[in-house]
Amino acid sequence: MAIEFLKGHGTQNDFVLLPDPSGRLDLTPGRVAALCDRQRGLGADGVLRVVRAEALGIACDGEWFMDYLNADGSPAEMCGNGMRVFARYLVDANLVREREFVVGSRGGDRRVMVRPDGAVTVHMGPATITGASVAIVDDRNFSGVAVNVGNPHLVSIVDCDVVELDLRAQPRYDTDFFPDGVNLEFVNPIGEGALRMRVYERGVGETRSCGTGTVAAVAAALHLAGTDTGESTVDVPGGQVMVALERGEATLTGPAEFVAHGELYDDWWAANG
Ligand SMILES: N[C@@H](CCC[C@H](N)C(=O)O)C(=O)O
Repeated sequence: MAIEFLKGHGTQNDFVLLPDPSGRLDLTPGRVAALCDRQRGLGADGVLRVVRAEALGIACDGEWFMDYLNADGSPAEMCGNGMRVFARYLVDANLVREREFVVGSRGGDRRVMVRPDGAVTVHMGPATITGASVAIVDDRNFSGVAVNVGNPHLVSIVDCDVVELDLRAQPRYDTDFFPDGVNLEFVNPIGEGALRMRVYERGVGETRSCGTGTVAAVAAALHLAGTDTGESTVDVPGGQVMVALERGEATLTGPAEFVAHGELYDDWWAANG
């Protein structure tokens, strides 16, 4: 049985997509990690399994469920960049009739709109401020705003240039505050309604973009300015996205690109079971 895959990215946060409408694939954490490995696999920050919600017995207002898994094989509630790529795939593959529809995720249903130029807007739901905590990079403490966007984030607006930070190793954080781990964003305001961000993702490491992270960054910046409504561009190493918040409800707009389409070798799949 040949296993189809696609490779795509959203602002260089890259994914392997596995079309699996009936939910038949035995997608173990080991296989996810092998697929995402940049030497022994295809290489990606995560896997997006394209599966019908019904096949997994999941209640959802839409037909399709984004089964998102981090590069280390762990599941996450939501992936903003992945949702854009997922939505564009459904449109390009004629798996949906309209360009605006609902996709399920572990974090809940998300309404998406695929624009004529291929960019996608995702209604991300509430960005909820959950408190304050600290991230530690190279023995430097960065206080931050905790934000839940379906998944957990800690956003630090930093005084130094984010480019200077060494994010090769996992920054430390308060594991009592974040018992399930956390995505860590480091942010510079670079103008009116404009942020620059780097991110260290839970289950992955530093990535070139994180959609939920950009939403958390804008929500935190607005919160510190005393509001939950506003919009901002967010520059990340892999490009730029646009985030808007209205009374804490967020939308994320940005590109979704495809790189390749192919088949995995059966022997490779079997050997990595
Ligand atoms: N890159 C994603 C977020 C993926 C999940 C995250 N690593 C987590 O474990 O919560 C995005 O674009 O939002």
